[in-house]
Amino acid sequence: MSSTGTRTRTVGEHRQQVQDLLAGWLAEVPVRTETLGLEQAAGRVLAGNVRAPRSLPPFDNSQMDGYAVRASDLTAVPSPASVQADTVQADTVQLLVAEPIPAGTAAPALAPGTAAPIMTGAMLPAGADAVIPIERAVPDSFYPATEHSGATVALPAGIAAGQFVRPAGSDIAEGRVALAAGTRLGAAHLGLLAGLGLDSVTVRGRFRVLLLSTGDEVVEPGKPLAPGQIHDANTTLLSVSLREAGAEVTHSRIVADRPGLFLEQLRDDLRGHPADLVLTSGGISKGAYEVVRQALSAGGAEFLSVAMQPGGPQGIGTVDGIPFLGFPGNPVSCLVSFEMFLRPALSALTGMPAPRREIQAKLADAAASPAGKLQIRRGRYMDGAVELVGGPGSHLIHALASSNALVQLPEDTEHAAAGSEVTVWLLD
Ligand SMILES: Nc1nc2c(c(=O)[nH]1)N[C@H]1C(S)=C(S)[C@@H](COP(=O)(O)OP(=O)(O)OC[C@H]3O[C@@H](n4cnc5c(N)ncnc54)[C@H](O)[C@@H]3O)O[C@H]1N2
Ligand code: MOO
Repeated sequence: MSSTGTRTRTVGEHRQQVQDLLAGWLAEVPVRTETLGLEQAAGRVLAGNVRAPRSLPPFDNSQMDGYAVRASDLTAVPSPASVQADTVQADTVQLLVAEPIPAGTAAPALAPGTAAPIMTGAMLPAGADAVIPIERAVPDSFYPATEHSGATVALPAGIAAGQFVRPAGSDIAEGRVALAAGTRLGAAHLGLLAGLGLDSVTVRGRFRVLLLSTGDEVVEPGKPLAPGQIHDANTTLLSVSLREAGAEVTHSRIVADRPGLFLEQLRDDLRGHPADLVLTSGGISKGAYEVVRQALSAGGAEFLSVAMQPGGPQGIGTVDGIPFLGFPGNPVSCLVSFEMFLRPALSALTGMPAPRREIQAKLADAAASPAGKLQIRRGRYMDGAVELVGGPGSHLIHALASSNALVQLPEDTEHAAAGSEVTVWLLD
């Protein structure tokens, strides 16, 4: 690639180019995986299929507190004396009460003509094939431990085999794929793995980013400012965005506006902190001291203009073969560039993060937008309507912090009327 400096691309074209750049890299480099404890794996992406090492449930068990029975014992003709006027099921059969079965024990086989008190989750005894909830028994509460001997219970006749039984393997059978490769692991997935008895899981390595903020005026937060200097917002803004998107920031720092030194330090950083992407902020537009542009134009990077505001100036390509993206220095431009280009590519290629939710909303107030550019405004979305926060300026980081949505005013829109429908990406 060469530096043209004049090309203008659509947002869609640039998004595709970012995705192609990263896809090409990921197809070349060996797949990295790591094995983590379940809780550490939250939000990560499963490296391979996980098969169930055992069935769930592992054994036939009761869905109710009640009596485990043989359904065939309850087909007998009921005695008129056992009929209860106030029960829904009038026909009953009298069975001998067997030893109770608490959860967590293996009960002996159920003798014909008996009913064993069984608790929810307890293993069904051999021979039993149905459970009758305690509410449907007479008496409708369990006998105290001392009173089992010789006790009987009246149970409804004509019940179906299998009733209130949770059969072994009815959730998942041993050997079946429990979770497919590429699954982003949330609470339910990890709970399933725990339920299957697994205490660790192998996930894909995170996408690694070397993050460099440029500018002689840019100073680390917490340090004093000389006249003309500002604190570095972008390192924090992009680091957190990347981490929230499931990527790993291998190293970050501020680099000075000296192209020779920039390249030297960048190579040093890459040796110490291998990365899948070099991401810079600032130093790419038309100024006299555009460090990133000057340092990387002669190599594999291109600097161009995307028909978007903010975030128009963009750099893309490679540095010593490693993917490179150069975002503009204004903090809002950085965030919008991340959301419009890098985050969607990470979603598509690494399985993390989930794409932003896109909805249509009614614009609360009229807005102007530059012709031929997709304008991304910051807004507050609530109940189907979105109100713009702050102006279009890309330095308005306080307004950005007060918003929860990116509002898109398309290339062909110069005036959006109040009440018109706009596309909104929800940020939270
Ligand atoms: N003659 C032109 N000037 C500019 C153009 C243009 O087309 N022609 N484009 C403007 C647009 S749009 C943008 S966006 C910026 C992009 O410039 P750079 O990427 O070269 O960024 P810088 O000039 O280094 O910085 C821009 C702005 O952002 C502040 N900044 C930089 N880094 C940080 C940081 N880490 N934390 C907080 N703020 C930062 C910097 O001080 C500048 O105010 O160019 C326009 N100019
Ligand atoms: O594109 Mo710049 O990001 O408008 O401010």
